[in-house]
Amino acid sequence: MRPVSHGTTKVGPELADIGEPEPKAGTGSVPAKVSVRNVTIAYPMRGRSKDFVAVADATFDIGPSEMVCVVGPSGCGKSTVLSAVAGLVPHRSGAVLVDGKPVTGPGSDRAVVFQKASLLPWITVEDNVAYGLRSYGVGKRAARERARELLDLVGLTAFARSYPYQLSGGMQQRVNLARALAADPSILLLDEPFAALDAQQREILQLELLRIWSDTPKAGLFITHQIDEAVLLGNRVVVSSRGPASSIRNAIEIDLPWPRSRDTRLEPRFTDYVEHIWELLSAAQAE
Ligand SMILES: Nc1ncnc2c1ncn2[C@@H]1O[C@H](COP(=O)(O)OP(=O)(O)OP(=O)(O)O)[C@@H](O)[C@H]1O
Repeated sequence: MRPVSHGTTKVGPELADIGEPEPKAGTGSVPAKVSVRNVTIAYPMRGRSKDFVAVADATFDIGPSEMVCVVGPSGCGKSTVLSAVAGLVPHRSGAVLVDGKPVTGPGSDRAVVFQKASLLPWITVEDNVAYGLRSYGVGKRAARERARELLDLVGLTAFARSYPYQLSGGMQQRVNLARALAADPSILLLDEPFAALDAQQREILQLELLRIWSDTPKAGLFITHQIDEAVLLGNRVVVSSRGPASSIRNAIEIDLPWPRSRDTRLEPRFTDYVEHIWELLSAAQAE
């Protein structure tokens, strides 16, 4: 996807020329679902008169069924930006818009998945997924039915009556994903959701996420430290500059075919993208 932000890069003419580009979010034909426009976010510092500027002048868009992955040096403000889109952290200037309206706080249109599953240990897997729906006023039976559908979607039907401690880390994170999808959000915000998993579980969940995305496309923001994960899952990969006062350094369209699968990793262009983003990240670290 072609971003409206500055710093857009192509991965060489041989990659840029492949395929007819799709309509781009935020460029007129497809309105952006999420717009982050010149956003600056600062945290107050105890005992100091000046705030700490974590993110400065960040700009990018996310289309209605587009996944944007963010990579960047540790502490550059990736989670801060995601929290601002979630409505959990206020921004000092600029605009965070969903469907063109300013974000003023959390909402059921946006679900967040964090690195740790944080399930309620004293209720079953099914009840964990139904819990959020019940809090939105959905009746017990309807919430249960929806929870079962979602557990089916993430391949955990057989574990509906299990308790979280009886599941592996990867399975717990699948429950977490099902829980996030329960309210049928149009935007999914994923903050290093697979970082705590081993390599095999991570890959299984990446493929699961691709499958879920093709069944029920959404706007997604995915924070990761893994470049290959970003290239596999993203329509676009945004590279942040080093903090403090970090901004968007580059935005790279990932012009690999959909649907993506394990085989996507075998494409020579996949490796080219990974290499290119690696170089950009190295440059960002060195700045
Ligand atoms: N609540 C807070 N109060 C003060 N400073 C904060 C707060 N949250 C984050 N920061 C600071 O803001 C900067 C950005 O943090 P953030 O967690 O967004 O970075 P990140 O890129 O997600 O990091 P990592 O890749 O290590 O997870 C860091 O310097 C961090 O110390």
